[in-house]
Amino acid sequence: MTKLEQMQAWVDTGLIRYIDYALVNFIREQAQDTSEDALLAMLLVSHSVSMGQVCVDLKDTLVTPLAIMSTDSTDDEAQQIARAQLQSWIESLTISEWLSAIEACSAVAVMANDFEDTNHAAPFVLVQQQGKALLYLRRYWQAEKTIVSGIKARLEPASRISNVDIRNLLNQLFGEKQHDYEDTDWQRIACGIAASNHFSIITGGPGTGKTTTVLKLLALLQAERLMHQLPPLAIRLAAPTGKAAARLNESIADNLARLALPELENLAPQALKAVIPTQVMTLHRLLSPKPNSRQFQHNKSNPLVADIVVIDEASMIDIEMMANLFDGIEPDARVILLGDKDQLASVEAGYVLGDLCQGAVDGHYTQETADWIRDICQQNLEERFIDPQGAVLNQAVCMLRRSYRFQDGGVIHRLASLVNDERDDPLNDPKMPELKDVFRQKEQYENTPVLRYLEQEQLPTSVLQNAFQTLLIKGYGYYLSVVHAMPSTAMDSALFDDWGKQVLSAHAHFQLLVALRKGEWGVEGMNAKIEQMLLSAKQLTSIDSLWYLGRPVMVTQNDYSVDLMNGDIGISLLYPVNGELKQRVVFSDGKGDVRWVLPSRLQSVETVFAMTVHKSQGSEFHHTAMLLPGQNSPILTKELIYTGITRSKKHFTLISGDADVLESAMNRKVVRSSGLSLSIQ
Ligand SMILES: Nc1ncnc2c1ncn2[C@@H]1O[C@H](COP(=O)(O)OP(=O)(O)OP(=O)(O)O)[C@@H](O)[C@H]1O
Repeated sequence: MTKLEQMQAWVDTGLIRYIDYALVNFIREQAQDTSEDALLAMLLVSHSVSMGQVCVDLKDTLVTPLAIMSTDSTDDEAQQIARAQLQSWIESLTISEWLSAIEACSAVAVMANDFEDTNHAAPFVLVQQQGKALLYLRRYWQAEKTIVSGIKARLEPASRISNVDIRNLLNQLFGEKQHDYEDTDWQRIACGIAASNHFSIITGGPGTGKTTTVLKLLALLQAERLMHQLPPLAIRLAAPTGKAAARLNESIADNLARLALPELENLAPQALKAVIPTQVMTLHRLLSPKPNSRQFQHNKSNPLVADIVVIDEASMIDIEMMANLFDGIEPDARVILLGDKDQLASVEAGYVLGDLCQGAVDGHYTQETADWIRDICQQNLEERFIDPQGAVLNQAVCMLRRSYRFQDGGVIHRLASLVNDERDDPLNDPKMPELKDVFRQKEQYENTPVLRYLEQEQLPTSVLQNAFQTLLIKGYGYYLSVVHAMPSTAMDSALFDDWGKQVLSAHAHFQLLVALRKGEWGVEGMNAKIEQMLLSAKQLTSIDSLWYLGRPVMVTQNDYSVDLMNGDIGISLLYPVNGELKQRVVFSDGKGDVRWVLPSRLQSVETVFAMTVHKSQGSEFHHTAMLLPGQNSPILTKELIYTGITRSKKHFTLISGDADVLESAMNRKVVRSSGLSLSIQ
């Protein structure tokens, strides 16, 4: 069997996708000089994109050959053999031989001298810098390059607000008090850093004040303009999904209304608030998609007119969308990214926020920045945040460290921090005992424990007998009781609108999150089980038709024709049309009202009794329950568990099939290769 035939056989075992093999085969036909070892590297690059990778780190691959092949583990014998074949092939290579084979191939552009592109037509790009050897599909390399140059250009000193103005305005916004080390006011530092840079990142966990800080920052920037008799800045706010945009819409309006702004430079607080926008749109909409294409109206030749672009939930943005953003705005538009760097990476390729925030925990501020922070932000930094070698990028990143959402941090916050914690020696310092300890805390909200931990070795059948089932029936029973309280008159659509609103609000009370898509522990298996269970418990009256009364659905792809975005949730109900009740799906219109959509117009939706943790990003629920499967999977990472926990507003329940699975998931980190942080030094 030739090596190429071997690759083809790997497709049949499910180890790689057909498209990975087809690409390699195509390259072999087009560039006949390509050696088998080079083809292997290309195969890995193509496959790794489906694993969310932007590129393959060739040296790392030689050390851990199967790390980028981490699909769901399988007992399938043929696939085990395929894995072993792949492993021994990679292990037979040395880095110098492999690089020579790749460099010799005309399908690869070898980047030298600061990214001088020597072979524009080549579909693959090899970058060697700082001891790394990274192989990319050109498309992702190009996207990374756009982001790097967009950020670098903004980090160069340009005409900015004067330090005197920043200091004065910070003093007015945050008070004159000089704080000591213990209560370093990171919000104030973040505001100062973002005011003085054209690119900045404010990262932090839930409730650490990202929105509050950015509002103060916008007030500062607008005050500076108005006090110099300049027109106010054009500010645009966006988030990656409809759901995240709707949530930010609410939180911005709410925070702005409550924000106690002082009189800045004799400008009345109301006058300042009037020039801070509250409308948040999706990033797609901001850049205006071209119909039936992946491209946008706003691009290099037609950039969006805005002085400041603020993007929330930036952890969800993949590498191509981030590149579209930098391509679609004016070169001198200020960019501010907000997000939680510890959340799961985007579903599509890339881990942009995580990459850019690699130094955030330890600060890595140079002495010059620390002096600036002391002088301008009136804050002293502890020694441990200072690094004489700190990269330029680090000087523009600020991490907020204290949660104001939960009182005294609260047990949900403590749990999330424990999961996030990185242990040097996880074997001798396991997290499980501490995790159980946090769950033993008796914190209550609304007379119910805030945290619950259920062990669930086997999944429930349709018999209602265990705590997990009781949890689901109670959780979903709440909104279903509202569904069953349908208005009795079919004439009054206003009554139905109210009903729809109540159903949607009750539905946001409880959500089950799962880690996997497939299998009985995944979305597909759980949705079917929960439907059956709710039917047996008489919470659902029927599940015979697709659009049964009360079916919760999630939109899985942006659909501009019905103005619904990926992640939007609707409930199948009835609505009066010409005096007759018709099947309709109710959605929030994002402005406090509801819209009723014909089921037949919904192209991409799925039942959402169970939702993947990935899809839950950007949403929050009063009570979030997270089910972890009974067997290990590389998909289970600490980022996934952290993201699940932090979706909870008031209550969190963890249902775990196996304590060992949970322990190993808490110690597994998402690893994605990229050259982003290497390139912005
Ligand atoms: N310095 C502060 N002092 C007191 N309360 C604060 C402070 N900063 C923020 N808060 C309050 O904490 C809550 C959370 O703040 P905010 O919404 O700004 O956080 P966030 O990081 O944007 O949250 P999310 O994770 O939801 O995006 C709000 O009620 C806000 O008013």
